[in-house]
This record gives sequence, structure tokens and C-alpha cells, in this order.
Amino acid sequence: MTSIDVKELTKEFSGTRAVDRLTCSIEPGRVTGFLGPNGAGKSTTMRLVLGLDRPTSGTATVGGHPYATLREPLRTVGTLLDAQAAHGSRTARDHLRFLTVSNRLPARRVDEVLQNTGLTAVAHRRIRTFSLGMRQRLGIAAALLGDPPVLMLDEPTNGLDPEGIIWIRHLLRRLAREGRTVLVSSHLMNETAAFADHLVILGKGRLLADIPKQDFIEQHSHPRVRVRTSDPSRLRAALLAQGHTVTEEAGGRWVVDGATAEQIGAAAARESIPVLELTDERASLEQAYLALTAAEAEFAATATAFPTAPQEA
Ligand SMILES: Nc1ncnc2c1ncn2[C@@H]1O[C@H](COP(=O)(O)OP(=O)(O)OP(=O)(O)O)[C@@H](O)[C@H]1O
Repeated sequence: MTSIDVKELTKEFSGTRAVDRLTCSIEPGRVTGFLGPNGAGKSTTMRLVLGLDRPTSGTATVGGHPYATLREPLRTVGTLLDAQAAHGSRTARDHLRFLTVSNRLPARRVDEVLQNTGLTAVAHRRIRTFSLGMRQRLGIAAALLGDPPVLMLDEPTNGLDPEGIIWIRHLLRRLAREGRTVLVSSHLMNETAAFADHLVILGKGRLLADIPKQDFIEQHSHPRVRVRTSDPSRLRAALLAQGHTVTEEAGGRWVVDGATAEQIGAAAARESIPVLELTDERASLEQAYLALTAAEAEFAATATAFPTAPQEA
């Protein structure tokens, strides 16, 4: 099995420490969401793993070897770093053919990956006519060409339409189920929560969390219950008497902080108070992520990029 191992990895660019003594392992068989606000060091870390930049100190290996020493890198690591990188005057098929020839991969892979990424019908079109979403798909097709055990994708949902986003979620999950190591960077928590099993979170180049997604949700989100009743004054009195903190919302709804639907349902039943609606809610994963990265965000403006509306984690 092929993991990505980063040890005490540091990269400085004239005064900026983009990656700061980062140590983590990206394991096979799961999708790891690589998260952090803009400028946190995600792309730099990926570039260091791929040997595109030299670390100031520390090491990065794939399956125990530095990327630069891999004999057939495309058969080991598939990457999507910059979807604009493909040559615009080539057709999609020619671009992929060129990659198979230069990397000594079987020619049949071209049609397989075109099929896999939904590009068969546009394979003869020049890349310059492609939308950003189609370029992303082509970048993913190229990453899959060598059928590699490791995939590293930088913001792969960039430019994809809702159908494309759902497609990529399924693809990532399938690749992980096949036992591959899948590392996907994003600065969008909602999106990452939809496909990741595990999270590695960076802030200012440093590791803030390396944790299963479910544990992160449980540790960082706060339970609360939304309840609606036809007898609000009695419900409020009953909940206050039991020490709950309640807040009234529009539409006759009440929010009870730090409680579960089971507790509130039981409390209402004991007092024979009719309940019309009862929902468990958790503060969103996104809010937990914001709290974690807020102090570390390089740009204050980043906060505006993360809407804080409640969502399903
Ligand atoms: N070639 C470079 N020269 C100088 N500084 C750089 C270079 N590449 C990255 N940096 C700096 O390193 C820091 C980390 O950047 P990086 O692109 O790795 O972050 P990121 O987490 O990928 O951000 P984003 O989500 O915006 O892509 C930033 O402060 C960035 O300005």
C-alpha cells in the first residue's frame, strides 16, 4: 500500500514560511481532505511532494521514496495541479495520447479515462474550446491515465457545475474504495465534507488537525434542537425549569442549545405538551473549521468566503 509521508517539511520563500515543520501521513483506502484558508500552504505542500519545489528542510515521500526517484511516476501518482496547463491547440485525445506515449503507458488507457471522465463525446475538440469544468475533467483524466495507487488533486471541483461536483464526489469515493490514496485540497469545507473520510487541516503552513472527519464533527460541533409546539409558554417553562437555554425563533419555533431531540421530546412528553416539530441540529462542520482556522487565516477577507449558514455536516 502506498502512503504519502511528510516529515518536518518546511518551505520558505524569501521571508514567507509557506510550510512550517509539517508532519503527516496520507493513508490509502480513504479520501483525505486537505484543508486550509487561502495561502495556508496546501499547494506548496503538494508541489514539494511532487518534487516541483525543493524543501528548505524535511522530507516528503510517496510509498517510502522521494517522488523524483520514482521510475514511472504516472503509474504511482496521478496529479491535478493546474487544469490550465494542457496545450490549447491539441485535442483532448491527442493530449492524453501524448502523455501515454511519453510515459510508456498502454494506448487503451486513453479511451478508458475519456470514458471515465465523461469526455468521450468531446475528445476530438481542441482544448482551447473547453470550459473550465471540461478542463478539470481532462486534468482528472490525465491523472488517472497510469491507473496510479496515489492521487493528489488540487481543488478538483473548481469550475465544475453541480452535476460535475456530484460526479467527482462519486469518483473520489470509488478511487478510495479501490484502496487508493486520495488527497484532495480545497478551501471549501462544505464541499470537502461531502466526500472526505479524513481531514488534514493547515493554517499558515502548520498542521492544525489530522483527524477522521466524523471525530472532527463530534469534537467541534455543538448539538442543539429546534422544536415547535402549539403550547409555547408551557414548553418554555418546562425547559427552563430543567435548566435548558431556549431562544425563540420566527414561526413559533424554539432553539434549545446543548440538548438532543431525545431529551427535549422526553421532556415535552412528561408534561404532555404537544410537539409539532422536533429536529436535531449540529452547528456546521464549516463553523467548526472557521473557528479552528480563524486565528490562522492569512487574509482577514477569507472569512467572507465561508458562509456560516447552518448546514448538514
Ligand atoms: N513561488 C512562490 N514564491 C513566493 N511565495 C510563494 C510561492 N508559492 C507560494 N508562496 C506563498 O506561500 C504561501 C502558501 O501558498 P500556497 O499556494 O501553498 O497556499 P494554498 O493553501 O495552496 O492557498 P490557495 O487555497 O489560495 O491555493 C502563501 O503566502 C504564498 O503567497
